[in-house]
Amino acid sequence: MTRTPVNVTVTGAAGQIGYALLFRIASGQLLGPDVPVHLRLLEIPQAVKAAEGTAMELDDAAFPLLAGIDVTDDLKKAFDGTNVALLVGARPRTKGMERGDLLEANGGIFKPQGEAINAGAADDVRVLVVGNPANTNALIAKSHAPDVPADRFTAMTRLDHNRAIAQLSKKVETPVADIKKIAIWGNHSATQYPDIFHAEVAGRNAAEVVNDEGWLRDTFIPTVAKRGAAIIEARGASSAASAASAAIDHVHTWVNGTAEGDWTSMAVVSDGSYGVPEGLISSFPVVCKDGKWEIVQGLEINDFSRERIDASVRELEEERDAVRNLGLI
Ligand SMILES: NC(=O)c1ccc[n+]([C@@H]2O[C@H](COP(=O)([O-])OP(=O)(O)OC[C@H]3O[C@@H](n4cnc5c(N)ncnc54)[C@H](O)[C@@H]3O)[C@@H](O)[C@H]2O)c1
Ligand SMILES: O=C(O)C[C@H](O)C(=O)O
Repeated sequence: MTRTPVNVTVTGAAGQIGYALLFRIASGQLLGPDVPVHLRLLEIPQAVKAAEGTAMELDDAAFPLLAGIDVTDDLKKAFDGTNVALLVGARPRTKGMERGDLLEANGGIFKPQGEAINAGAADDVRVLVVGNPANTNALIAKSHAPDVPADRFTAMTRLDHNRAIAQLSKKVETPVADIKKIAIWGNHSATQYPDIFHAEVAGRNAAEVVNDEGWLRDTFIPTVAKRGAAIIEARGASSAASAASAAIDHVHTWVNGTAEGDWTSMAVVSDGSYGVPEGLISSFPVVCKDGKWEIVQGLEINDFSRERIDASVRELEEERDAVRNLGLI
């Protein structure tokens, strides 16, 4: 191991996603097979012991790329010098909780984490917010990190992107590897818009191959957008291994680039592209190169897509206004 280890912070490390995620990071799947990692596991005090148990198991796996593990409930220790921050831990919605209560509770988590990243993270820090409501939590964290370039704060819609590929693959009976240029627009919520109008199935336009607007409207879009709820219904717990896998994909693609002739979906700070108000953290099709993302430009948006993108963006504006009214941004 010759390279300096990359510091990777994972919050909510004792949770379900954390358990699926940490072993894949330690095995080299996040950054690559030749990149050693030093893990920082952040938890709330009552879950530190459980995170220490996970750290013991990570030791026991004897991963050659794992250079060290710290377990802490201290934000400074978790984020000082961090290069990659995966913000997974969040306050889940519990019975009787309104959306505003959820936003406020999460503001209490993502504001101090944004401040700690601002104060101590490495200059090249990249942040992925997984904890829900992911887009708005990312907006809160970004708002409290004025010294970190805004393009370093992203939220996860890669799970939705992967779900859309899987559903389309089944419909057209074509392997997932032959499906390119799916796009997720808007919020990681039931209003998101999975778009196949620019997608390709083995080089052919996906919407033309499908040629079934009824399926698109009544099956594909709701299946992808409500998949999280369907998993909760079936498993009795929210998606964990698939979410961890998508988090690995998100950071790996960001750092190592999108494949030639393809793009991915990431929730990133809007520059006003496609009429999405500047500053919102909204999902777009992006290409990644040299460790940076760029929103794919020049796509023609038909009326069907426009209506759905606008609806999801409206929801993001409402969330932004709610956290603004709570003084969180
Ligand atoms: N963006 C996506 O695609 C996506 C997909 C699946 C799940 N999620 C979200 O990811 C989050 C985590 O899911 P999970 O299944 O791992 O939940 P979980 O409840 O199993 O684990 C969450 C962990 O976060 C910890 N935590 C809470 N507050 C914290 C804080 N301030 N600092 C550090 N840790 C803290 C908890 O102690 C817990 O161990 C949830 O918000 C879930 O809705 C997002
Ligand atoms: O939908 C949820 O609440 C969980 C998660 O965000 C998911 O998409 O699986």
